[in-house]
Amino acid sequence: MQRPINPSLTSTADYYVLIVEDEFVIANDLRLILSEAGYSVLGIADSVAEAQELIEQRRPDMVLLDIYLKGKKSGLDLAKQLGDSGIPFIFVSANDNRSILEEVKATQPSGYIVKPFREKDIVTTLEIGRYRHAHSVEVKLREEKALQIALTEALSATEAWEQKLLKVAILLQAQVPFDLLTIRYRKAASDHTYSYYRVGFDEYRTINDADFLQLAKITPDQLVQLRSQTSFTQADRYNQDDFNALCRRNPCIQLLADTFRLQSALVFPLRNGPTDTFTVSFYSRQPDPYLSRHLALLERLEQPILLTLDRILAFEEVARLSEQLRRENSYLQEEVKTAANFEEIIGTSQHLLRVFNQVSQVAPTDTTVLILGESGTGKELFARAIHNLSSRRDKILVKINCAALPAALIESELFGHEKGAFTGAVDRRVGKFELARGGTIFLDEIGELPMELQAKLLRVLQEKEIERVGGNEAIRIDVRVIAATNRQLENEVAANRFRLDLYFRLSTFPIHLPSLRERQGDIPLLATFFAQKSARKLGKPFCGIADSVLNELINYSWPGNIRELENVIEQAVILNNGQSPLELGRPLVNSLFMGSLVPFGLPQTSQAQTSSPKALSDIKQIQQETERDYILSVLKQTNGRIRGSGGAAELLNLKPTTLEYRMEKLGIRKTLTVQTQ
Ligand SMILES: Nc1ncnc2c1ncn2[C@@H]1O[C@H](COP(=O)(O)OP(=O)(O)OP(=O)(O)O)[C@@H](O)[C@H]1O
Repeated sequence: MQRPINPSLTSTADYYVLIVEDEFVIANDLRLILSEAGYSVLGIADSVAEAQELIEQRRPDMVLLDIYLKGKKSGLDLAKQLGDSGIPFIFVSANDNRSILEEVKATQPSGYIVKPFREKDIVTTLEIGRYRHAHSVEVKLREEKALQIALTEALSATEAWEQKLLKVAILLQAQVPFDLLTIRYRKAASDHTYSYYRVGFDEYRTINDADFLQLAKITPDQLVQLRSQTSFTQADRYNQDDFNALCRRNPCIQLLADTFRLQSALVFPLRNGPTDTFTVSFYSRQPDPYLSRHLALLERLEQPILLTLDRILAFEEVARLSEQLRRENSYLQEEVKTAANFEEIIGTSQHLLRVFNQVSQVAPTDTTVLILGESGTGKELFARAIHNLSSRRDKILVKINCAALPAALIESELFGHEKGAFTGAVDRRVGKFELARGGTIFLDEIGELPMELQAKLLRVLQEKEIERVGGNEAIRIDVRVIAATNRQLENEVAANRFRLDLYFRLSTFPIHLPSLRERQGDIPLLATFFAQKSARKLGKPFCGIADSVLNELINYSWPGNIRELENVIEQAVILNNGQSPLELGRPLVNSLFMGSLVPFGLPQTSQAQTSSPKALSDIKQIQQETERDYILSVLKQTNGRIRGSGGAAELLNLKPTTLEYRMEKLGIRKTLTVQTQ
């Protein structure tokens, strides 16, 4: 069927009228009247079927229509079809039955002429009908133009893309009524559906996939499955019976119909390529609202709608990608902030030096490392040091804490998931293993990994391949694994909570970190380091640590190890007034630094756990050794240089003469290079 045109009011010869009348004499009269008035008569049909045939051949500009015709169908049936196609018509009938007249009114004719008629009645009614129709076409054209402009405006608005999309939906509502509008956008692997459900006169609710899963009570798998069976190749409308038949053929539409109590649809594919489809579908709770003029309108507006939606969804794509980028970026920034290397690992005890050796040996290789040690002993710090000393240092180190996530989420967190893999998996997501490609993954608290995931991790370590949750494709990955635990893994294996094969695989190179109790000599150094760090952070001057305090620190058992020490020191720095409390009045642990921290209490348990207190002379010795080691380590950094920019005195924030004095006291000879010490 051709599209409606705007009929000219200037020429009657170009105006084609179809006469649908089963009484030959009347039909002939009408033909003569029309011809005399200068109109072209398209033909005479005595039944609806014949009229339809003629309309197929040429679209009339007006139809003069009798109600009772030959055949089963009446003029009222044809009137519906004409209205639907936007063809104006005038009833010419002898019928004045009330109920028929009601039906006539519902078809919205351009006029009604009662038989017997006069020539004048026909010509005048036709003129008026013609004018009104031309005017209504004009109005529609203006509306369409306005819609086109509004679509463009929606595009250039500054709102978020979701708002723009909703705006388009509201604009379309004015032309094609709907209770639910869905916009499906499928490109390569991504398949998104945006839905707007009308809940009030001008009120809509956005239905996303998660909402729909909940409303329809189905699983993501089922949704993916249902959608894969739904694809429309051509525009069509489905009222009442057609809609019921569509639902029977298409379970996805049936589900929509059941969920939102829908009775009709108009489906309009805007683009329909093999890997790229774009469909707008209107659904209504009315049984019979969609007319062919709606389809015709959408056809006319296809380009502006396509352009607008395409652009809006391109914004969405950009927004989604930049969100992903933002997430990765913030992860990376977090990594940069927490980067660690040997310089930040404080301690000179024999135990720790042994660990440094091991780290230096293993770091440049790609060997899997298992770091063991009590909580707070620095496992993460050493994992970072291994990464930073390896050839992967320029790539990312990704950390995952196996104890911090619910078991159900760890798998997708580690290996990622495909869209629809489980409830809430509305998008494909890359897991930590993929994120760490070329770099290192640090699996903290590996002892907490659920059994079924242990098997999967073993496979990753052996095959160097991962599979996303809900996916069936193996993805090769090049990632170095460092795992850590504060559990005794042998005990876990014995209790059948940890797989023996995974244990062997992980413990190729175990590193045991000493507890703080085993490295008491490092306590003053660590305490000073943390106090300086906290003071810097809080913008307070650092005034050193009082002996009595150090004594307490050294004699405490530190069940929470270095983390606990760090916290205790930070608290003390917060409470400290930044001036040396005179009441201490004793030599400080590190007399290089003047002033003192206010004394502070250790947790109650500390006393109970404290081993026998050390004599003050022991403490003095420990302090001196620590101070000596510390100065030596700084001198090592500066290659023995004391003065000038970057020299040891500057690093220690001391006058060079003071440093030289301390060195002399501690037996560090100035002339000696650090290597010979
Ligand atoms: N030798 C060290 N020198 C300086 N800071 C350290 C040292 N060891 C640990 N720390 C600090 O102590 C805190 C705890 O360290 P980390 O988080 O690495 O311990 P962990 O063994 O991984 O703990 P958990 O088992 O509880 O996860 C961190 O702030 C870390 O920077």
